[in-house]
Amino acid sequence: MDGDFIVLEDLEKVFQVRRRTGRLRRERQEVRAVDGISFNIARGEMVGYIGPNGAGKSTTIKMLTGILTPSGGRLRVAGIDPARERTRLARRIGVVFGQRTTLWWDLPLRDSYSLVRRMYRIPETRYRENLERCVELLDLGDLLEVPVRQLSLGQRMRGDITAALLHDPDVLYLDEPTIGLDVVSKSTVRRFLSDINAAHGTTVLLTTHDLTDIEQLCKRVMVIDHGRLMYDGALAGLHEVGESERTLVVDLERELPPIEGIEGARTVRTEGPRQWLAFPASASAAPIVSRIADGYPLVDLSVREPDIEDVISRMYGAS
Ligand SMILES: Nc1ncnc2c1ncn2[C@@H]1O[C@H](COP(=O)(O)OP(=O)(O)OP(=O)(O)O)[C@@H](O)[C@H]1O
Repeated sequence: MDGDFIVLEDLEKVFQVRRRTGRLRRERQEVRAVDGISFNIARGEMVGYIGPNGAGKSTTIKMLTGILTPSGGRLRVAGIDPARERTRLARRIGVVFGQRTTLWWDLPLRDSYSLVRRMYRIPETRYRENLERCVELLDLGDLLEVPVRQLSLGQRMRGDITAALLHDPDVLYLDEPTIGLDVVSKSTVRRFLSDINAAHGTTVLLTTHDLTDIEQLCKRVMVIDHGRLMYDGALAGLHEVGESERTLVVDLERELPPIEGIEGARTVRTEGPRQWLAFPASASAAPIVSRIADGYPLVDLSVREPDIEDVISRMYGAS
């Protein structure tokens, strides 16, 4: 049963919209936001759910939480039909939307959490333990008395993640949890999520535009576009399908002609002493770096990951 913790069979969501087709004319149209998606997620898995804007990711998550009722197909989360038993499901799931907060804007974080405790009827000891753990791991100690409206985006996100976990959910849905965060907050959030997943076996489904989230957190990634599942497997496999590339940014001691003759990499841009070399995302950067270091006066370097849109568009190009 554990392999079937979340089950989607031919899931559909169709919206009826009225579109303006002339100055006074409006026509009814169907938007197939989710167009027959099937997958299973095992208990304890951490899965990335990615796709371009408008692909149907949020609509899927809204059906998984019971906010939206499917137009067709079958859906079960922990054996529960989300739309029919939304309240029962709420005890089993936690939801974090990166773009908006579920906290009370004018209340200090601590008061928001007390309200969550009452809403979910969380026993006092469990509440205290969970809050302490989140406060420590997410570094919220100094922020508990601060009203949510005064928090930075990164602080608010850490506050939201805590609120979603106080009732010990088995499943956590995260919609763009690192969007707009600085590098330090991003890495705190990522470390925390992987700790929670390892320590409690929390099943995590995560949508993101940041491939590093997927790389660091998810063994499995699903790509959707136009409401359909286009890929389901390892991130490395996605890079292979899409033949996507990473970029090595090298700073040399001085301006030089484009670097040549490095096997497996090609120079795609130069600007003063800085040069950019593209190489296959599935390859290791190490041999390329050592060849450059052997032949050129290297001062500094960094590796840039391809972005999700780039990987996906290459994937379509390859299919
Ligand atoms: N309530 C609604 N009424 C009508 N159309 C909708 C509604 N919600 C979503 N859609 C449409 O369904 C499609 C999928 O939207 P959805 O928000 O699920 O995409 P997404 O993958 O989450 O995109 P993004 O990354 O931009 O959030 C889009 O064409 C969108 O315009």
